[in-house]
Amino acid sequence: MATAAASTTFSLLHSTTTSSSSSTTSPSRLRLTSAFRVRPLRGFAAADPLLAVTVAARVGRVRERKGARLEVSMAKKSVGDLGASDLKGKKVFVRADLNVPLDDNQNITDDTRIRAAIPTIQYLIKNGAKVILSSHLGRPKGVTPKYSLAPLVPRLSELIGLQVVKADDSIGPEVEKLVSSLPDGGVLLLENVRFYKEEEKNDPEHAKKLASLADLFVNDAFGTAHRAHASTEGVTKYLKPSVAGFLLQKELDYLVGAVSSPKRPFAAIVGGSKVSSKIGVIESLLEKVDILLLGGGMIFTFYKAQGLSVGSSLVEEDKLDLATSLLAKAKEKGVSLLLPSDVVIADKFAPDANSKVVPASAIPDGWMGLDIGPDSVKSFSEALDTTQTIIWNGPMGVFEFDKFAVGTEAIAKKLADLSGKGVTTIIGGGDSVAAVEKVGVANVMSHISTGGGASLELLEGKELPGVIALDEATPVAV
Ligand SMILES: Nc1ncnc2c1ncn2[C@@H]1O[C@H](COP(=O)(O)OP(=O)(O)O)[C@@H](O)[C@H]1O
Ligand SMILES: O=C(OP(=O)(O)O)[C@H](O)COP(=O)(O)O
Repeated sequence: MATAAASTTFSLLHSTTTSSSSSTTSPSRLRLTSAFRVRPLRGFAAADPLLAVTVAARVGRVRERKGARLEVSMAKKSVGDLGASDLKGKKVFVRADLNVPLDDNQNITDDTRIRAAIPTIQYLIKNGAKVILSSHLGRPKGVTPKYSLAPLVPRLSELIGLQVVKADDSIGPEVEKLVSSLPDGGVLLLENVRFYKEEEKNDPEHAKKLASLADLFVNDAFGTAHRAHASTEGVTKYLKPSVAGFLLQKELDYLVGAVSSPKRPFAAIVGGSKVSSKIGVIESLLEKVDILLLGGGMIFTFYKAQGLSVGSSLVEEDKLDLATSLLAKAKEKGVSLLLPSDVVIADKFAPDANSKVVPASAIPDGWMGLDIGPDSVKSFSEALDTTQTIIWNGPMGVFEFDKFAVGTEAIAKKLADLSGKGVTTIIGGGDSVAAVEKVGVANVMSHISTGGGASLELLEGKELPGVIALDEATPVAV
């Protein structure tokens, strides 16, 4: 039943002979020299072997083999490795990332993440499994009705092609009752797993309760793979097998390949509002990219660090020193780091706010920056014209308000245009993807990733706990 081709594997050939037979080597002990060549097994270009190895070694294991061959493997068992004999009648706990944007009336404004979860769910249904589907939505503190998964049920049912049953909780007797009445091929959607604080704490007792609902685990939540939470990492300790879903696999296949061997010049565009989690990523990005463009809520911390006044814009006060050192590091590394030269400011955070364009150095008190200005769009576009690979995470402004969507839309159109000219364009993150969908150019991008933070962490070469915890695939012969 096992299909080795479903796994993501790098093969390394060493120029000198190694003696041992099939012993496992710690990634940190692997000596990387120019003598290594990376032979990609599954369509990976490998112009940057060192990075390819670093990424692979951090995600998986390194095996030393007889005959001068080293295999670096991030091969995880896949749901495609399981067939009807493994799945029929089995209760399968599926963690997806259904964290979709909702408007004030609880309408889904972009269903990309739901659509992306469907292939795994349908595969399980087809093979007679009972699907127990779980996800988070937003960042609730305790039970918060506006973060219920209930608004997702109609679209989910429509896309799957059968009526999804919704539980009001993610654990407990009521949920157990619903699980026991679930037919083979049925789907039960649990309530937002983050209604329990134990979820994000990765509390083992809580993970055990979630796991007790099922026989095996499929993680398809790429967007949350960088979080070690009870429903992503904790449950793997109690459910065997724990395998990767098709989306998780597809994302890793594409992103590891793209970031290990980017066609250069390589640019990253980072924006959005999750400043504290993304500003740290910039340090590692400076090691990898040739050009770094910053937009969104991120920029005001940099302006303030340079002594500019930022009015009431979003600022992370405790990251000012970091911003200063990042600017210095960019210079030292020869990375072209561009901050917007002008911004669109608003007198309140609302769609009907008064707005004007000002130079970045002239934000008055009481006003806040909610988009990048036209000069910035021009200079960003010129910089992007020189590139061959672009990864974009985080909108340039508050694109949900039409008045402040211009910068984001212009960058989305620019990337679409460059994509048509052969530039590799990778868009990551729930809101960034929603912005690209809104402009109607998602289908021309090289890759739409369902994970913003997750794709950036992968690019950094960090371990993704939700991936690491999954079962290893049967090693592939090299
Ligand atoms: N200047 C800004 N001030 C406040 N919020 C902003 C600003 N620019 C962008 N945002 C907000 O950032 C959010 C997306 O951020 P984030 O979650 O980091 O992106 P993604 O989901 O693509 O990873 C959007 O809701 C957008 O309104
Ligand atoms: O939207 C998400 O991440 P992203 O905004 O980095 O793409 C994921 O659902 C993870 O959410 P989290 O950052 O609240 O853990």
